[in-house]
Amino acid sequence: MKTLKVALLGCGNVGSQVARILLEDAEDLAARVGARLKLAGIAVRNPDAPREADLPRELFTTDAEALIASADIVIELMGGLEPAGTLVRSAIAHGAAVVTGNKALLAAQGHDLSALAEEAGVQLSYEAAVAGAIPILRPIAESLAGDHITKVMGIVNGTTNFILDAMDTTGAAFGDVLAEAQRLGYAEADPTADVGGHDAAAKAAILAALSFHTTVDAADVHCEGITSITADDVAAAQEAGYVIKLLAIAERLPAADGSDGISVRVHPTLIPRLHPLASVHGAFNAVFVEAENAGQLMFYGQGAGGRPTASAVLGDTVALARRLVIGGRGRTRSHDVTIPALPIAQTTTSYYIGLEAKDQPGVLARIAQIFAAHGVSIETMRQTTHPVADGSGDSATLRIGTHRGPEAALAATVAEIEQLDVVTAVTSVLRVEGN
Ligand SMILES: NC(=O)c1ccc[n+]([C@@H]2O[C@H](COP(=O)([O-])OP(=O)(O)OC[C@H]3O[C@@H](n4cnc5c(N)ncnc54)[C@H](O)[C@@H]3O)[C@@H](O)[C@H]2O)c1
Ligand SMILES: N[C@@H](CCO)C(=O)O
Ligand code: NA
Repeated sequence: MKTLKVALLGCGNVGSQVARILLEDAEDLAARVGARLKLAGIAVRNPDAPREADLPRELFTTDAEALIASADIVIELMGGLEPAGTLVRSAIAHGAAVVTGNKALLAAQGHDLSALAEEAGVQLSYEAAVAGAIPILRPIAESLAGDHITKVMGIVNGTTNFILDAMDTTGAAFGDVLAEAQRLGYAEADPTADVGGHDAAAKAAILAALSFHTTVDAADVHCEGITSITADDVAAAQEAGYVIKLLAIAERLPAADGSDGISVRVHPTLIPRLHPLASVHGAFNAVFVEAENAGQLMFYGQGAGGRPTASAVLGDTVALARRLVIGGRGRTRSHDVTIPALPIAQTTTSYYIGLEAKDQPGVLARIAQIFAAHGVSIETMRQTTHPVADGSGDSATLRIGTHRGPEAALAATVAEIEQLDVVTAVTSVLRVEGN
């Protein structure tokens, strides 16, 4: 039986589990691939550092380049842009197939790396980079290759889903739940990339590029995080039959001139409590896909963690290795069209707006006039009144849901309502999906 040499770069949470599985399951993997996968070495910064898994000391090296030079398959699990980017390029130049879970690298340089791999005739796979263990990139790139994907909506960050879910089930405030997420080890000590939406935005760029066979620059992803979501927003969403989720959304839309465009965005979103994505709790991930012929599909599972993520890395490794056994050059990318990314103002969505207004005759009419002037249609309206603390009269809390409309018109409506002297505050503006 042929032997394929595997070089592993990085031996942290994920890398140590990948090494363990390659060693423990060597017989099964060989049977599935039709060749032995020999772990040739593991490049790390400190070969003597303690590891999660019990791995032979002689596998460790600090010389990543030497390891890559003799490898058939390189698995990059260091993370970060450098030296990971240089090492992946080096692996491609040596003709090695590459597996990576590095979403930051792919979001920043995925187009270049795919082009390099295509030129060199080598395979590049990164299932672990989006939604961890969940098979989502291969289904999009292969199982749905004969269909047209129209929209993808994903819960692709476990930390933020854990926080929003806990706020929804306990009524707790954002800050308290974030502290709990850090205590449980879900959120990083510096949770900015998670709660700011940037981790989800990197994954949204990867999902959009594969779904629409185009290139998506990370800078084209509109990104809003969850730091401003309050316990009041969550309670208001519940009352109206919604739950708030941080969604990564990629959809194909007509641009202003009638041509095709794509909208790629990450923002807190209200979804109906009966929508399949509403039932994704804790740190779990899920991706909801709509395709012209397949209709609606949902993929659910663990989006992070050493073992779950290693499962995706091994899946890629077996698939690449099988192709190496068969031989021949495969098509490694399908980024064959350029579809412009639309600015957020050109997307279509609906808004759920919370505001405080004076409880006086004509107030509702003035607000409604502004909606009408911008061509925005109101779908639902709820009003409750309560006395103002200083005894100056009553205040009305209004919750207004709109029909779908152009984002620019919705934003202009809110901006004008904020200026009304009878409106004390616009307390929340959230987009709605899945209606
Ligand atoms: N942990 C997860 O749940 C998860 C999920 C999906 C994707 N990923 C991705 O997988 C990759 C690895 O994640 P992780 O959680 O295992 O990270 P980690 O920080 O636990 O491990 C990184 C490893 O790379 C090594 N390393 C870093 N820089 C190095 C250098 N210059 N030279 C040699 N070794 C170096 C570190 O020593 C460490 O062994 C990242 O790209 C991450 O985004 C992780
Ligand atoms: N920080 C990420 C890890 C997986 O990419 C999350 O919370 O989902
Ligand atoms: Na995945």
